[in-house]
Amino acid sequence: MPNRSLAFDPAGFDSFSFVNIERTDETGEVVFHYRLNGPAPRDFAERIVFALPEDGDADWDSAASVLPLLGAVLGLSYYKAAAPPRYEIAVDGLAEPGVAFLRDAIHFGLGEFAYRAGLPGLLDVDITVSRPLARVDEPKEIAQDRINRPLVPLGGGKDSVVSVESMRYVGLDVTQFSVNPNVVMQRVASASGLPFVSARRILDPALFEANASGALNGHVPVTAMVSLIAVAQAKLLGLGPVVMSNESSAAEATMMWDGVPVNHQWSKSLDAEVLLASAIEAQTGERGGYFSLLRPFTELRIARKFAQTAGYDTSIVSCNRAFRISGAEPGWCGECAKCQFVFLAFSPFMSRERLMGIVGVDMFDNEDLIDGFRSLLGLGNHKPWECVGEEAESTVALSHAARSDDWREAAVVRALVADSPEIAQGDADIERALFEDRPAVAVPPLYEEARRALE
Ligand SMILES: CC(=O)N[C@H]1[C@@H](OP(=O)(O)OP(=O)(O)OC[C@H]2O[C@@H](n3ccc(=O)[nH]c3=O)[C@H](O)[C@@H]2O)O[C@H](CO)[C@@H](O)[C@@H]1O[C@H](C)C(=O)N[C@@H](C)C(=O)N[C@@H](CCC(=O)O)C(=O)O
Ligand SMILES: Nc1ncnc2c1ncn2[C@@H]1O[C@H](COP(=O)(O)OP(=O)(O)OP(=O)(O)O)[C@@H](O)[C@H]1O
Repeated sequence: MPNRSLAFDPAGFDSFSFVNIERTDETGEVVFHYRLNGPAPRDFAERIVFALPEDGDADWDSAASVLPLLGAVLGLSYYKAAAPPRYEIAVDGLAEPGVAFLRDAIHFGLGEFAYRAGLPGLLDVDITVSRPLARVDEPKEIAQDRINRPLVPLGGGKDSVVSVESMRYVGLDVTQFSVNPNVVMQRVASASGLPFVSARRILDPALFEANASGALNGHVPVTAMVSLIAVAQAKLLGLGPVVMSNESSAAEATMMWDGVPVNHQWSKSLDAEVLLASAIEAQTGERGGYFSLLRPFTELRIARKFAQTAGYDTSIVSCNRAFRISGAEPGWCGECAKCQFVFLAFSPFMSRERLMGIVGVDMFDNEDLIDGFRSLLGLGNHKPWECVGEEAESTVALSHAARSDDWREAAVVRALVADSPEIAQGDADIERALFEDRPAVAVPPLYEEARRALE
């Protein structure tokens, strides 16, 4: 490996290739190979190890249909190291809607990366497909014996718990699923007592070496990656739809960049869901295999639903710092933007005692966090680069805190009300709108019933 220790010059590459897929059916391992092309090319490989069914009857034919799309999207972690102007697909079997999804995943899903890495604008990449595209036939409806057996990705936080409990309530046969589960995800999965399977994702260590020696780095549309791993996993196990817990609020841009929205959570947005569902449909030939149960809801409405659940308070962790690959301390840090937002979102629906029991510290009483809370309300430059709700939601939640005996004297609440006294009045119309249904993809009847649970 002579080139590994050399400095990494992003300008030294003119294109990126998704080269091939290697599968070992007996172990469930799939390896995706990539190359950054230039005078000194760099090779990368990412490994996914899927769970195999206990009866040994893995449906590789179905799962294999998703792998070209999965590999194309996983490739973005390596593509971004140099972000060259061309992305070549050199594997068989990607269908045109998958190419369309990839184009948007680069343009919008790498939007935060482009902005923060100092690139001149959102990426418009030339995607070339040097192998035959898959034919797209009229899709079939998902088979009746699988439709009520969803695979439900668990992120360890509140949202997927709401989905799991809503689906359990209407009698759906839920299997929980995590990619690289840490102790939090395992704890949440066992709190529900429902079956749980997991897949391992191993990024190429060469990427971390490249990062350390000059590669471009930044955020990737990770929910799309997790989603596609889940879809391949569901196929392998003969399960039904992959049901995500992505909320309506995820569509709000983090900031505008020269008039263009840049969204940290792009791959959780409705736009991404629609495009990805259509790409999955084209790959698998099956309709309805991927949707988000929580799409009609804002974060505040989901927080209110979570407050109706019992038995998860000491299991969930929504803080993203708990999910670093290096295995950071798996708890609530109690200071980042995500912790701040979830604290805010829970506060109208829980007693102070219950909220303190979940997060562990009183974030409203920490003066160091005043500016952070300001940004959530849209009173700073822009929302944080994090998975937080809409500015209107934060404002409504804070207006509740300003009127509550538990919180009105807390340092953060007092400071924000001093900045904007109207917050203390609240706004009934804005608040009502946050609890009305938002646009969502239609789902089968039992799932629609699940959407109505926990209210
Ligand atoms: C845990 C976390 O928030 N990580 C973000 C952080 O990465 P960091 O370097 O601090 O740690 P690692 O996550 O361990 O990553 C190490 C390096 O690995 C590369 N990498 C990692 C995952 C991947 O899929 N591709 C990769 O290339 C990368 O070079 C890392 O440096 O900062 C990064 C830069 O801003 C973020 O991209 C990391 O975010 C993770 C990909 C991640 O899993 N984040 C989720 C918690 C997250 O943000 N979820 C959003 C959904 C966003 C979406 O559109 O899908 C949400 O929950 O709303
Ligand atoms: N490692 C993972 N494995 C499987 N699914 C995941 C993983 N990380 C995130 N997800 C899923 O991706 C989607 C977005 O994640 P998100 O972090 O918003 O949800 P969450 O963890 O359920 O709730 P919270 O917003 O409280 O963190 C959810 O459907 C979540 O279950």
